[in-house]
Amino acid sequence: MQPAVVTFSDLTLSYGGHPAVHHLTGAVRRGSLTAVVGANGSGKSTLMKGIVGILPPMTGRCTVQRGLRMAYLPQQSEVDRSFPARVIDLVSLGLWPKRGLLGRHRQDDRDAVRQALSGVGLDGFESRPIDSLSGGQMQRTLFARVLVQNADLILLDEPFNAVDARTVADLVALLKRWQSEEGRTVLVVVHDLDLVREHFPEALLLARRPVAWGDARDVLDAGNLLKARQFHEAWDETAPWCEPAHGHAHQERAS
Ligand SMILES: Nc1ncnc2c1ncn2[C@@H]1O[C@H](COP(=O)(O)OP(=O)(O)OP(=O)(O)O)[C@@H](O)[C@H]1O
Repeated sequence: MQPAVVTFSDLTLSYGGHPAVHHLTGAVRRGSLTAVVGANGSGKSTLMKGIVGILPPMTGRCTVQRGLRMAYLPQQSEVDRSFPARVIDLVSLGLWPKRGLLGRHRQDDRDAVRQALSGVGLDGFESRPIDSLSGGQMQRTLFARVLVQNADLILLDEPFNAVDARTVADLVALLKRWQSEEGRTVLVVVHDLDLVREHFPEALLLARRPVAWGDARDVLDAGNLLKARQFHEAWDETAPWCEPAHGHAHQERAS
């Protein structure tokens, strides 16, 4: 079994004392490709923020392997596209951990950016202002930035929203290559369950609490989806804390 790159130990993440993900236990193994699924408000983005460290645990722990290079792509709605930048500037930001914010880019950096743009089908887009891109082109640009980051762990939050089928197919192929050929660990928030069944080996189904985690097709069976809906509908948005008797849904990953 591959070693864990991220380990959750009874992790609860909250906003102002209201838990959004609770009692998550399990591990993300090196080289895995996992879809994080669940209804709106089920805690998917919150979990991503917990792994990145933007949101500290309320209780429990989220442990990321020391020295791991991480790339995080938030939902597109959180990316400011009005910022006056060109495609090349946005992609070059991915070099920041390597060169520093004001470091000079070398020829091999410029080659890496050009190659990344080519890899996402955006040859020749270097000088385009980002506010002139379509939604799909913007998402390809953000994937190019992830490419130059050369990360060990890649976290993508709803990368397929509002992009057409061709772009989805290209981006799915890219992330499968990251995982299967390059051995990276990839965690993706996805809404399209058919896409998950077809392309993702593993899935984590959330309804604030973990409902199931393991082989994607097993996780997305009718019983688990029903359970997720029931948990979700029973959720009290204003509850300050969970009842330990009901909320202690520890979930070990099936491997
Ligand atoms: N910054 C915040 N402050 C307070 N509550 C928040 C904040 N961000 C999210 N929440 C709440 O936490 C819960 C989980 O939100 P989260 O964004 O993680 O869900 P999600 O599964 O990613 O949903 P979606 O599919 O709609 O993106 C929701 O009830 C949401 O309203």
